[in-house]
Amino acid sequence: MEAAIEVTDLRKTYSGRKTGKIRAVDGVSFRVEPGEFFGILGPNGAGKTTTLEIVEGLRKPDSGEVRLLGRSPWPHSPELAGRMGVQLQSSAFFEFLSAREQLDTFAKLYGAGPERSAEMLDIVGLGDFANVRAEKLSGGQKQRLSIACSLVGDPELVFLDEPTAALDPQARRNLWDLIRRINDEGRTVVLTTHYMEEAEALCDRVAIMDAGKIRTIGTPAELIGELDAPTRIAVAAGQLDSDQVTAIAAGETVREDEGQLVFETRDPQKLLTALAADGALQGLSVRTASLEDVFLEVTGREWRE
Ligand SMILES: Nc1ncnc2c1ncn2[C@@H]1O[C@H](COP(=O)(O)OP(=O)(O)OP(=O)(O)O)[C@@H](O)[C@H]1O
Repeated sequence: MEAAIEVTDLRKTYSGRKTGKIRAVDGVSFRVEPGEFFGILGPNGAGKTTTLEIVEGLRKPDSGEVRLLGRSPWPHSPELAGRMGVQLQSSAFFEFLSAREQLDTFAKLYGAGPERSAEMLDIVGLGDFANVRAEKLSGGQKQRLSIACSLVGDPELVFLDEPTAALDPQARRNLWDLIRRINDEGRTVVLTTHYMEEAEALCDRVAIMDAGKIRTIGTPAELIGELDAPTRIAVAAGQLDSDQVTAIAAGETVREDEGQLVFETRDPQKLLTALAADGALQGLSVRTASLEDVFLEVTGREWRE
């Protein structure tokens, strides 16, 4: 099957008078299948935006090849542009236009009728805000409107660049439902995000970039599995004497931390059974590795929002 996106050995260097040469993208290759939900993660300056801009055909690479729906996105191809949607930063809205008028303007660009704008406003939950000027919308509503604009041309391929940035947790979750639906309709989605939990919840596969390179790529479950990290099980301290603790830990790691006994185990079932048998489940918490742990391991730094 033809890939939705195929990127081969992409390179882009910027030269700044103060910064010297920066290899923003340094030999990046990946493939996105039709209908896939693909995430690009990485710390600030990793090269995500530059990679996306090259893939979208907004920027020319120094070298390497991009095939988007089987074609090169550079130079600009109107046929290709009609088959993809790029989420605009909400600051890029036209001034003084209502939500409805913004969408009508984009619909015209894509040759879609005004009925499509009305439909999109309903889909993104802005039906009641059609006549509100874009700058008066809340942060979450603006993000919804910008997603609606990217969908108005009924694209096969949608690029979302940090769609939930700066939203409160509730608004973020609401947007996840919308973004999931876009993918459920069969569209290929490429997303960049600063939120590991978001990538884990939404993406079929993720690539973690750092310093212009893809450091690892796979499904969140694969990447977490490859970490081979122990499960952390904590209970309130003081329920067990030291002989019991030693017996339950059975040679694995155990430490006391802020009133909690924290076990690290590769056999959580056995450890939980032993804790239950000793009636020591008070304050129980179980933590398995997450994509955030993978990120830490791969980039060697903590995620900072
Ligand atoms: N137009 C430009 N001119 C010069 N340097 C640039 C330009 N755009 C990006 N860079 C530099 O290239 C590197 C990669 O930037 P890029 O914006 O692609 O990263 P990013 O992963 O999207 O970061 P962020 O998460 O902060 O958006 C950075 O060091 C950045 O400073």
